[in-house]
Formats: sequence, C-alpha cells, structure tokens
Amino acid sequence: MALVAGRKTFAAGKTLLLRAGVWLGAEAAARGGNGARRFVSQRVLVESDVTAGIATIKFKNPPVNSLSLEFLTEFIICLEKLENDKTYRGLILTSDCPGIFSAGLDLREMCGKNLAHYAEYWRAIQETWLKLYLSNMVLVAAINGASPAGGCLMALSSDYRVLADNPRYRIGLNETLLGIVAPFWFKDVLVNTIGHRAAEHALQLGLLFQPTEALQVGMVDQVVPEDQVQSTALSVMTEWLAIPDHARQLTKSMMRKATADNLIKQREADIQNFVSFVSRDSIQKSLQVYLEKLKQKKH
Ligand SMILES: CCCCCCC/C=C/C(=O)SCCNC(=O)CCNC(=O)[C@H](O)C(C)(C)COP(=O)(O)OP(=O)(O)OC[C@H]1O[C@@H](n2cnc3c(N)ncnc32)[C@H](O)[C@@H]1OP(=O)(O)O
Repeated sequence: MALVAGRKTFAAGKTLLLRAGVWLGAEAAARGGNGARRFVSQRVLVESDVTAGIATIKFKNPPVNSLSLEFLTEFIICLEKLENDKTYRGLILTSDCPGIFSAGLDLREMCGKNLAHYAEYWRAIQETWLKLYLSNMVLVAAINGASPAGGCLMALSSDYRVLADNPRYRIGLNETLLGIVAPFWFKDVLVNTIGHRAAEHALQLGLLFQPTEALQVGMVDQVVPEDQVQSTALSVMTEWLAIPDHARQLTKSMMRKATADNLIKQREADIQNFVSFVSRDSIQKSLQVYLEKLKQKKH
C-alpha cells in the first residue's frame, strides 16, 4: 500500500501539490481484481467500480463536512484525477458523516483571517464549483443529510439529486440568515434549477426546505427512504450512463456554459468582491455571532 504526501504526478501527466492528507495508490488497491478501487485521502473517500465506470466520493470532514480549505484542496485533486481518468463516466457525491451532507462553507475560513487567506479560500470555492458544474461525468448527488448553503450548491451542481426522506435534512441557500449575500453564481445555479420566482423567494428568506418541500419546488429530483438513497443514486446513474457520452456531454455544456462563463470572465473581480465584503467589520461580527450561536446550541 503506497502512502504518498507532497507532490504527486497523476495519470494525465499533471503534477499537483497535495497540500494535506494521504493518497492510497489506486494501483495497489486494485490488486483485488474485482473491479473495485478505493482511494483514500484524509477528508475525501473515493470508491470506484471500474467495470461500471462509476466512482463515489464520500465527504469525510467531521463533524459537519464543512468546506474547509484543506477539504476543498483534497476534493479538487480527487475530482481532477477522476475527470482525467477516462475509466469513469459517472460520479456519485455523498457523505460519510451521519446526518450531514455538508454544512457549506467553513465559517472559520471566513472569520479573523487575513485578506490573502480570504482570496485563496474564495478561489478554491470557485474552482470546486467550476469543476463540478462543468464535469464531463454524470454527477448524481446522494444527499444523506443536511445540506445548507455551500452544501446545497454542491448538490445543485450535480445532474440529478436524490434526497433522504428525513425532516431534519434541510436543503437550501440560507445565506441571508447569516447576514451575508449568496454570490451571483450561487443565485444563477438556483435560478437554473427552480426558476426565477421560486429562487427569489427562497434566496431572500434564506429558506431551508424539508425533503417534501424541496421536491415540490424542484430543488431535488427524488425523495426516498434513507436506506434507499445510495441504491436509487446508482440506478439513476445507470439510466444516465445509457445515453451516449458525446451527445450527453455536449448537451450538458450547451445548458451550462453560459452560467459558468459568467463567473469565468469575472473571476478576479468576484474574488476581490468576496474579500472586501467578508473583511468588513459588520460582516465579521455577523459571522462570529452566527458561529457562537451554533456552538451554544448544544448547551
Ligand atoms: C460577496 C460574497 C459574500 C459571501 C458569500 C458566502 C456564501 C456562503 C456560503 C456558505 O456556505 S456559509 C455557511 C452556511 N452554513 C450554515 O449555515 C450551516 C450551519 N450549521 C448548521 O446549521 C448545523 O451545524 C448543521 C449543519 C445542521 C449540523 O447540525 P448538528 O446539530 O449536527 O451540528 P452542530 O452542533 O450545529 O455543529 C457541530 C460543530 O460544527 C460547527 N459548524 C457547523 N457548521 C459549520 C460551518 N459551516 N463552518 C464551521 N463550523 C461549523 C459548529 O459550530 C459545531 O462546532 P463545535 O461547537 O463542536 O466547536
């Protein structure tokens, strides 16, 4: 078993800096010969069925799968590796943390740090979204837990969403509840999914939808009993993989390119906007109060 930290060269000839975590060499793990491979990094678990061409990424950043910079770095590396390996045509996104898909952006990355950190963090958020939204693979989100804000964005960036039927698993873009504003590209993805009026309503009120409401508004495509989320995601995937790749990929690109280009053409301005917004005293205060409330919830 090969444990590698530091610089790693991937199949496509690209060299990426693995900032954190370890990587279990696919070659070593594949020796079982049953078509299953397993990559392990510290915060992102990748299981794959080579024969079916399907990989599953499990978020593993306890307690709440917040999108910390370390998590995002590992996640981007995994996505890039899978995207470049033509073995994989489909990717299921799910969580390894019981009851939580992802709590969204890590608020600690947005509080009490310097401007360079905020810029680096926001670039990683943008990169993650662009990679998900424009992936050539079929992406199915198997949402097995709460999915606010950035967690919801990851689900919305998939091609299909299956949500576990549990009233505690709420999903939505709740940014206004934190006293912050969802960026225009979060808004664009929501509008593309549920339409303008419903998005305006949901965004202004920071609505977090329970499963039946999420299904009704079109934020998810299916709500199923909790123990059927993974099997449903798999059968949806099989259905989507029956479509010829080139036709499906070109269609996906036709539907999504304008939305992605809208960010790509103003990426630097979007980073500057985030940095100046998040570093305001009033925003820092709102975020700290919100974090404090989360901490005190237990006591
Ligand atoms: C111009 C640009 C403007 C900026 C735009 C930015 C767009 C922002 C997008 C975002 O994603 S902001 C983040 C929004 N996320 C949330 O509001 C979720 C907050 N969390 C929760 O509601 C709950 O934690 C939960 C996910 C429903 C889970 O509940 P549970 O009861 O299981 O756990 P908790 O006890 O609440 O939390 C455990 C532990 O985790 C900490 N924590 C929770 N969420 C976050 C987070 N997003 N970032 C960092 N830390 C988080 C929480 O404080 C607890 O910590 P400890 O008390 O154990 O230290």
